[in-house]
Amino acid sequence: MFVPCTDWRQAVTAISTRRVTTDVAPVVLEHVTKTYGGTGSSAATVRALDDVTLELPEGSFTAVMGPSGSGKSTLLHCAAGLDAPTTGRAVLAGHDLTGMSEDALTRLRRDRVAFVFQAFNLIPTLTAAQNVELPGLLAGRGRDPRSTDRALARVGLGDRRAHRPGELSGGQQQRVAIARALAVKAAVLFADEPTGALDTGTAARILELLRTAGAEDRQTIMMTTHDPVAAAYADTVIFLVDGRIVERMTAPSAEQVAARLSRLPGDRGA
Ligand SMILES: Nc1ncnc2c1ncn2[C@@H]1O[C@H](COP(=O)(O)OP(=O)(O)OP(=O)(O)O)[C@@H](O)[C@H]1O
Repeated sequence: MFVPCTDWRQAVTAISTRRVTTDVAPVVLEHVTKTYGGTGSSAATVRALDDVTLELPEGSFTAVMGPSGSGKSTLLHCAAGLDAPTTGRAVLAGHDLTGMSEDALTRLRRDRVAFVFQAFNLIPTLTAAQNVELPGLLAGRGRDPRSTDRALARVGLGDRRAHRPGELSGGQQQRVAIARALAVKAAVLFADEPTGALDTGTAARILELLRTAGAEDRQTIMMTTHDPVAAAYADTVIFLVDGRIVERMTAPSAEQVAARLSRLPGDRGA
């Protein structure tokens, strides 16, 4: 691809971030395989992902389900550039991740991607507002108090901006993490078991916020979960078995998801 550049820094950035095109889906995996181990003579190889191809359109909300060890987290990590496929290709927010330098990957994740994890991942010494502002500061965009306030208000924590994570409940901490994702205006939001540590009512509120981020902010959401009720908030559910996509369901109910899950090989009803 020819990229016209005015100086070498721009040229290096353009090449190292490998922008594919603006009209590809925000998350693309093509024939992705991920294996672990197997280097020594007796070491067993684990095939965590086996020829996975998928494309998540802008503004879509996709849940990834499957038995324990089926490859859900590995799939999310490969799509998010936290882990590199052994073979195949991952494209994130229009950027081909293949062979991308660690620096370029860090910039891409910082600028275009947000993460919501089961363990919240907030900085304990910073207030809720400072946690929300942090990605913008790290990206050199400076402080944007209005956007921070708006994001905290959207998750119902406008009156908790000065509280530190230790002074907030688990559900409130997860809402701060979502406010941070909203403030970043990320193209893609990756959520790894975001409601795993929350009670049912709090989980419902978090899932509703995620759904709104997809529908109103056009954020593309990829979420792993073990919970059929959580998966039913998504517009598509992908089922993995032994690292392979075995089924996709569109707009399923929690009952349909649970029924399908119980018929998957290797499912222990978890
Ligand atoms: N760093 C690693 N080194 C070796 N094997 C790994 C590593 N990470 C994952 N695996 C293996 O890859 C497979 C898929 O793991 P993964 O964590 O993606 O599954 P999962 O579906 O998210 O599981 P769970 O629901 O239990 O969290 C498993 O067999 C796991 O043991």
